[in-house]
Amino acid sequence: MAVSVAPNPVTEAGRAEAAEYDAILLASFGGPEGQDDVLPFLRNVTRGRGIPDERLEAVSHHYRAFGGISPINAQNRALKAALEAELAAQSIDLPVYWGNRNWDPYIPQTLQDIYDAGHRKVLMLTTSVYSCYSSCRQYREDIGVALTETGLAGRLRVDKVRQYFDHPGFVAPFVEGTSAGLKTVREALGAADGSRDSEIRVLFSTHSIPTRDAEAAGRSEGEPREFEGGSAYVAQHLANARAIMAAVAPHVAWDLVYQSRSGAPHIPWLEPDINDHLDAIAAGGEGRQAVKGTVIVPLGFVSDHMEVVWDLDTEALDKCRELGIEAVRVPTPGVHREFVAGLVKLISERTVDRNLAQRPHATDLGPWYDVCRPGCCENFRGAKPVIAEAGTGESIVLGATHDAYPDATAERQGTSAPGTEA
Ligand SMILES: CC1=C(CCC(=O)O)c2cc3nc(cc4[nH]c(cc5[nH]c(cc1n2)c(C)c5CCC(=O)O)c(CCC(=O)O)c4C)C(CCC(=O)O)=C3C
Ligand SMILES: [Fe+2]
Repeated sequence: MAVSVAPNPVTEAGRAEAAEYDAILLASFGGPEGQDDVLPFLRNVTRGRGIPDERLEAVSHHYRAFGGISPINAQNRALKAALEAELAAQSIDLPVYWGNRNWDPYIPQTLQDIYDAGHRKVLMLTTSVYSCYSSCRQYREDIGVALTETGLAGRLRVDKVRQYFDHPGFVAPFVEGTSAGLKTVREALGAADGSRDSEIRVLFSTHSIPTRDAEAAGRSEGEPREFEGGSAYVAQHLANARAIMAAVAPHVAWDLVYQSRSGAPHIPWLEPDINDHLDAIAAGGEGRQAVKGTVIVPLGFVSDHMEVVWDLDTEALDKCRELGIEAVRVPTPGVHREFVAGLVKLISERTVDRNLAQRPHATDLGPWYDVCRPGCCENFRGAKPVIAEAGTGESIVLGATHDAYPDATAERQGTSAPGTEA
């Protein structure tokens, strides 16, 4: 593949010395584990977010069809175990705790458990990799609120691993899966030699979000940065898709599409929706051949949770069948060996090998920031305490001071030393 991983110069002695954090928090979305959990879970997710009842009703059916059980918690248990094994294999002595935003084990309880076990400095790793309110700031706020509500603010410090959309460990499994998926689709079209590639389209699918949230993603006061597609969220996906296609099949056409839209119909969300797009490409037009085969890449997600197994495997693949399109859905990173090893590298770049110049990144957009700039992924419903934000009174109150990051641009260029962040 086209992406490369920087060499790791760390010695065993260096590891022990540099360990500044004393626990890892694996933070995720959470999901229901039985029919009785479904509605309470959906109420947790949508609290104050104005999701129409019809949408909640529809989504509850997705969960009900799976016995009320989301696959996400089992996947996170497996990820936690894999992470522990890889940390041990690399002699990094940090316990891993797991906490969710929307279901048990809830983040506030996990923070309390971490504190009660005697830990004081936590590094959070989330199962969401791009920059937007839902996948970055909302996690930072949930920690801020939890620290406040548990009374742990100022006593327990929580920092956060950078958004890692273009870490080679996240990208590599998609390269592998897209390559395998393309082979399968070519064979299904009776053209293993690639002679019908002009009838194949690779669709990179991610979660739609409100356009307003997209535009606020990755922004900062004082650094108005222009992003391809109008936002960091879109630009990050485009950059990843391009890197994957460059490694797999540069001549095959591809598109970035969106799924799982919710919210009121009059509010603009990112488009096109994957199912609408399938209709359009099956019909051809605009000088393009009608599409007969597609490889669906769930680029926005780290595991095969409900948004993947329902919205893609059920709805989008049904749509392909209906349209006579040969289709394959590529696996998410899950517990892929390279993904897990990549997560440990993301931890070790904050603990034992803090060389900013060597941070791996598969696109020109990265490596992304450790600490968000003020105003990044603004919460339009009102300010909340946050962690991992440069220069906010709140983060200092919460024990996550970032004096070493007076401005994240300097940090990005390697002119301030993360080793001094405490
Ligand atoms: C960007 C993004 C990711 C990817 C990053 C990440 O992985 O975090 C993601 C992941 C997920 N979303 C999930 C589930 C849900 N998301 C919802 C609602 C929403 N998601 C949004 C965005 C995202 N969501 C948004 C802008 C809303 C609107 C309401 C709001 O602004 O909050 C709703 C409410 C009903 C509905 O609208 O569908 C549910 C049930 C699950 C769990 C799956 C399982 O159980 O296996 C996962 C991993
Ligand atoms: Fe979601």
